[in-house]
Amino acid sequence: MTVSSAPGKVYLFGEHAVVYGEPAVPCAIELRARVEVNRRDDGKLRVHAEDLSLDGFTVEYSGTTDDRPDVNVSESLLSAATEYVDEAIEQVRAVTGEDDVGFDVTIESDIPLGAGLGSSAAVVVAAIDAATRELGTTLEPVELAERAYRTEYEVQDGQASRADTFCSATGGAVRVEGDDCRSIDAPDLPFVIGFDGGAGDTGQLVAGVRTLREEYDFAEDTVETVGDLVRAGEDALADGDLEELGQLMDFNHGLLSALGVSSRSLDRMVWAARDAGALGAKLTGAGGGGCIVALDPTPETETALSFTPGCEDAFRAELAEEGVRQLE
Ligand SMILES: Nc1ncnc2c1ncn2[C@@H]1O[C@H](COP(=O)(O)OP(=O)(O)O)[C@@H](O)[C@H]1O
Ligand SMILES: C[C@@](O)(CCOP(=O)(O)O)CC(=O)O
Ligand SMILES: [Mg+2]
Repeated sequence: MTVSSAPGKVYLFGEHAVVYGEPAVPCAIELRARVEVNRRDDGKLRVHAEDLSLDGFTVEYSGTTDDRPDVNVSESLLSAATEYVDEAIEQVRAVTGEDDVGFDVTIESDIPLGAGLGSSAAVVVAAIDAATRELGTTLEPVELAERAYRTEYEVQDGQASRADTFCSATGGAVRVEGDDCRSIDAPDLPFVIGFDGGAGDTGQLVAGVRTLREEYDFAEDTVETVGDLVRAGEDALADGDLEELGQLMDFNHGLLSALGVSSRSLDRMVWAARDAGALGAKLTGAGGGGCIVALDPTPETETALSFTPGCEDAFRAELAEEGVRQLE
């Protein structure tokens, strides 16, 4: 048995634009996914995932379409639920050369699914780390992050950045621009998260921005403007200027809205945070529904969000200094 955990993340700035080569700054947070794997010699993959919105289920299959598990949910829901883990195991087979190996995989996660806190990256990073170690191979963090990126790239139909997976693998605050991924210093960032209880489909939302960008120059310009904003944000980060960081988060949310990835409940939470005196607030991750992140050193934003209609959960998130963690 081998067990690893990896953290989720919030985007201080730069989601979506990072897919087109602009810089982004995600920060790992202390919400983790824990993945346990045991090798199987029959080549099958058995996934036990208690936190999936399918109400928790166990499936057993070999990964071919004619051997899908017998559970009473639609094929599309099932594939959305299982494809990140399936592809992570494909990456493990490729990197170890053990093409026919199977696994029992058990996933437990604190990270809400599809809500912009990087649950997919955390599950994929922890799964690849645990499964490779189970086979006697230890990947360096950079190679682990690369394999996890390839997993997201495949599942999201060739539209993914290295940001979530690198951040989850290494922890801390990171800066990602294309294939240049590095850890950066960050001041103490008082993150408050609001969660509307919903989810967005990352692949679809990324595809929507791509289409908009192909159709309208303004959308291409907006993506570039996000890049300019991130560069300004790096200076504010280096100076520890929380007020400017907050203001830039507000701008970033406006630009994401222009790209069509916000939602009524995300906007409502963003405004509730601003009205409560947050230094800034924006959606985090792919959008469509899910989470916002605000900066507020006082308790006001968390309290205001907890009384905001449509906000299901409000909580503070600490920066996770440690990325992937080997538990057993
Ligand atoms: N606890 C979990 N158990 C199994 N699969 C998970 C879990 N958390 C996330 N996943 C996988 O990640 C997908 C959600 O990823 P995504 O849409 O990128 O949202 P996000 O990364 O913002 O949470 C789920 O549909 C599922 O495939
Ligand atoms: C929209 C995007 O920039 C971030 C997606 O984050 P999440 O999966 O919603 O946590 C996509 C990507 O970088 O691969
Ligand atoms: Mg994701």
